[in-house]
Amino acid sequence: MITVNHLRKTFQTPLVQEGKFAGIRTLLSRAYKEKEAVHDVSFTIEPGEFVGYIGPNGAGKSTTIKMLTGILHPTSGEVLIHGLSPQKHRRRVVQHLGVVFGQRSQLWWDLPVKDSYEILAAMYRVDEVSARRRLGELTELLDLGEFLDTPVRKLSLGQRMRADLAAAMLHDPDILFLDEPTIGLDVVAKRNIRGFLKALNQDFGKTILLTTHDMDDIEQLCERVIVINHGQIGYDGSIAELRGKIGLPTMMKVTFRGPYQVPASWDLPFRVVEQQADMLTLACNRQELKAMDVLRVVSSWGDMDDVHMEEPEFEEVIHGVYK
Ligand SMILES: Nc1ncnc2c1ncn2[C@@H]1O[C@H](COP(=O)(O)OP(=O)(O)OP(=O)(O)O)[C@@H](O)[C@H]1O
Repeated sequence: MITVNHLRKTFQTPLVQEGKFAGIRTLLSRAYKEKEAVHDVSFTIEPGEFVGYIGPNGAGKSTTIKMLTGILHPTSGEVLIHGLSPQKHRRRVVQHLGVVFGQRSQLWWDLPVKDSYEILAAMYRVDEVSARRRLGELTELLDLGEFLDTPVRKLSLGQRMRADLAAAMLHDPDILFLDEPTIGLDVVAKRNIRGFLKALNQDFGKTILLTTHDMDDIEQLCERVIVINHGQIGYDGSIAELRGKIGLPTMMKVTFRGPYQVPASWDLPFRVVEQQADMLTLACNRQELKAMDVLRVVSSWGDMDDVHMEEPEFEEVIHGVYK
């Protein structure tokens, strides 16, 4: 279980001096300005959950993940991974954690991929037999076979990301923190990575916290999403609820077999957006109203032929929270 209690992180950066010799005076000056990157963040993640941690640029996502993994120390508040602080019990906690920073590889650039795995296995104290078995499984799952002997710097981005995921899983952690694991990948590579992550969560019960700007990643993989903005949590709950909360309407396009008549008023809270010869476009909030109830009303306006529903794009929903 992951518990985050009133977590804060404030960075101090030197105040940039202006005028003559500004660079040197900035270096010598003791004036600092503070930036509160994470401001009172709390949440709990249960074993086996797949949670999206999203927010606009500079929201505080990476800073949170760095505190979750023990790389950064919180200014105040605490993180507990299975009841242990990653800062105080780093050695024990890292055995539970697999971490991927999509922008930066944890593999050794000039070494063949499999040499990096040997080093990592030793660092995590995975015995030789388990490491070999594990690498065999991961090679199959992530299709690593063709580039195990290739130096990391020669891998394509898609191969590098697969290699990094395998590196994070080598010691068989039960929790994965993924920061932009699909960044820059093409459609096929993204699909492969998503498939792998889904399997890790559903078949192997791994707990996953995923940070990404790709809303398709979130929609396809996560049940729950935590939205952070300006260092504070703006939403924590299911994607379905989020759609309802933001109140973006579902559009319903109803086609009629012949002429139809829209009355001056009706009892339910839905709107007529557009009227065409044989088609009517309606907008309703599905949290408030069932489609069946809307259609029951509309069926008295003419002879209905077909109905087409368009849910609001998840991207639009998220922009509603970022605002
Ligand atoms: N080491 C640092 N020193 C000073 N400020 C920092 C440091 N690291 C992050 N920040 C600032 O803290 C804020 C949050 O940064 P963070 O990297 O956590 O955002 P993010 O949500 O991961 O953004 P992105 O989506 O762009 O990666 C930003 O304003 C950033 O400039």
